[in-house]
Amino acid sequence: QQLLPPLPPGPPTSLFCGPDFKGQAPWLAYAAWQKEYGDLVYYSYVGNKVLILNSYEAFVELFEKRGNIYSFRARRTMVETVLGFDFMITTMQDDEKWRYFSRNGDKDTGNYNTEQIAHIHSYLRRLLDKPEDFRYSSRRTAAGVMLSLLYGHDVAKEDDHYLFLADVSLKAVVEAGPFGAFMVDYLPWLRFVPTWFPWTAWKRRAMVSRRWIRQALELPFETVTRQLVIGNSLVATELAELQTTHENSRRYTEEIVKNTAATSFMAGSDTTVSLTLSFWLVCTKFPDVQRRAQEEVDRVCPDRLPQLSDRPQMPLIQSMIFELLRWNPATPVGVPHYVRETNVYGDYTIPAGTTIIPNMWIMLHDPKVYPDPFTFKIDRFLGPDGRVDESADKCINPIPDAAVFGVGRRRCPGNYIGMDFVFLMVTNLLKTFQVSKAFDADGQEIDPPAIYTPGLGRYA
Ligand code: HEM
Repeated sequence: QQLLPPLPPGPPTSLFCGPDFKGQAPWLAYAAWQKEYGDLVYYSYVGNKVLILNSYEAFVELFEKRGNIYSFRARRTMVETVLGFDFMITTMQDDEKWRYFSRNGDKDTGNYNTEQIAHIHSYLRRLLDKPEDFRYSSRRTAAGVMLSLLYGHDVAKEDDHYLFLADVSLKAVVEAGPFGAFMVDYLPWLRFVPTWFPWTAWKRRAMVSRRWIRQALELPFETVTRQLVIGNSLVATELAELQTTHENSRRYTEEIVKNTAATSFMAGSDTTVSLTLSFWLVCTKFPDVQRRAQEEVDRVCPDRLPQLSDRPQMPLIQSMIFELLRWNPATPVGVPHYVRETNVYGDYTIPAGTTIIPNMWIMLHDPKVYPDPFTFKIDRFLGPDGRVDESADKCINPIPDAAVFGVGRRRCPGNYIGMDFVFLMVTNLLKTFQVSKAFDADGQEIDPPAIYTPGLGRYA
């Protein structure tokens, strides 16, 4: 023990005071701490050990190469116990159950592009009728694809209950997502404080969300099991298939399908909405980016709407999508991991039981890797031959993949579905709409600021 190197440095904390974020979003506070303490920033607060990874090398080394001890999940009391998201694959430990779930969740989802295209086409029609509703329509489309793919549910034109459930659940998870957003993450016993107690508005609100979150898990699933028409939804097909392979454990198989579907729904809708809204912002702020992207789409699809098979002919669009992922990432901090064994990295000891938070934002804005990191460069990822340069050993402007979707065992299993959706969304929008700046009362163009909501999933 005595021979172990020291803990990494980090901001001071006391019994009554956690680390000082100075009112900033967590990823910006972590970036500021990097200047003061270095790539690995460690603090301990009321018995919780937390390590921030501000370096890509450390992130890959720990999450990928040492994945056997770093692929667990930190206990997040607010999200899991208070709000009741303990059914999500994202919150499971790296154990036999998780492996079973992720194996099934990672299956080929069949022809999901047909669903995506159908929903995107109705999105274009809705935009034509009500362009001012573009935010709501974007959310509706992303959630609608998942609802229809997973449960065979067609979203109603107005006031769809499932959509409402999705919205409430996602709002709750986004707000509570960053570790430590609520004090109960640090002091788990606070979850037992009764709701009549002073200063428990957070818990009263959480109890209301919890009821809706339960419904979001149960209701669409019950509807499918009642109707059970095989073939019209992934859930129905999976249930039928699993029942033949695991005849004796109906409850277990149902739980697997139900939880996998709800996780995919929640993890899959929000991230893609964030990227779609970033795209709207980019088109409005940078007309030249929109023009160049439109030129490519028009060249490949002069008289029809774009399809997925057009992707290889659209390198500039591919590069633009990578830049969207990098410029204002949907998940600026990753889902926290947890290390079960004490180990040494570089000059420091990382103790067992530490929650590890990767700061994806800083990895994607490192000026040594992405020169001029705050500028949106549509062709950042193109090589001299005009194609996307995907070489793995590229040091300048490498494809932002690991720092967006994660590495190792807990890497995002939905990245292909997500990337397909975003490609279809942006190319279809570029083909049919022209986004321009609004005018103020004096007839001057308004340049929209790049302001994003705080929280885990961010929106422009
Ligand atoms: C394109 C947008 C997306 C982004 C940027 C994104 C990003 C991420 C990130 C950063 C993680 C955490 C990785 C880690 O813990 O190391 C994750 C996990 C996950 N994502 Fe995604 N994701 C996206 C789309 C999707 C979609 C469309 C689905 C489902 C269809 C999905 C399902 C999941 C699941 C189930 C996990 C948890 C994996 C586990 O804990 O084992 N994601 N995602």
